[in-house]
Amino acid sequence: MTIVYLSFGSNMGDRERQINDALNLLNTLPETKVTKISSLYETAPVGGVEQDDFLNGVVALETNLSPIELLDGIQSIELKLNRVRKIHWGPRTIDLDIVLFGDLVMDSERLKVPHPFMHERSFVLIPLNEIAPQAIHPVLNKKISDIVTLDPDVRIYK
Ligand SMILES: Nc1ncnc2c1ncn2[C@@H]1O[C@H](COP(=O)(O)OP(=O)(O)OP(=O)(O)O)[C@@H](O)[C@H]1O
Ligand SMILES: Nc1nc2c(c(=O)[nH]1)N=C(CO)CN2
Repeated sequence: MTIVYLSFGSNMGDRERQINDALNLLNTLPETKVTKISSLYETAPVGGVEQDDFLNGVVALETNLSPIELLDGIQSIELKLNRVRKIHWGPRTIDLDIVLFGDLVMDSERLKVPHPFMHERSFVLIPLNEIAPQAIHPVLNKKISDIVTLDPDVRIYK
């Protein structure tokens, strides 16, 4: 059983409903259960594309799936929810990313873990710190609580 943290985000359509649907579908993946869910945060878009604000958050899972099986699972959920994403780093109905997979470090074409930008994205670090301040970033070898910084662009929504 591995403890995994996933980040989720939405900035198109009914953001809350799409996030709820995605979280419910995570519990239907084989040998996987959601154990913690952060608050929802409203966040200003990062990355230069002009677009609406996101709702972001992080969930903890316990799973017996392999990293690639879990990636297949989250991509099937994105497809099931008719994920729409027109441009790279642009607006999307739902986005699920694997942030940490136990203490695994992996860098393949399809899957990079820890997520390569997580340590510089406060829309990931702030919700992750809410549910798992003690989790370790296995490349930086630092606790999340020692990496996270305040960011006025990441505000509790619900
Ligand atoms: N840790 C990871 N979690 C999810 N997808 C990943 C990960 N590492 C690599 N990928 C790959 O990234 C590809 C593109 O994913 P996606 O469309 O969600 O990117 P993005 O959300 O636009 O950008 P970003 O990865 O910076 O959040 C996926 O098809 C997947 O194979
Ligand atoms: N605030 C915020 N900005 C983003 C996000 C996101 O989820 N939240 N996702 C991106 C591409 O993955 C690009 N920019």
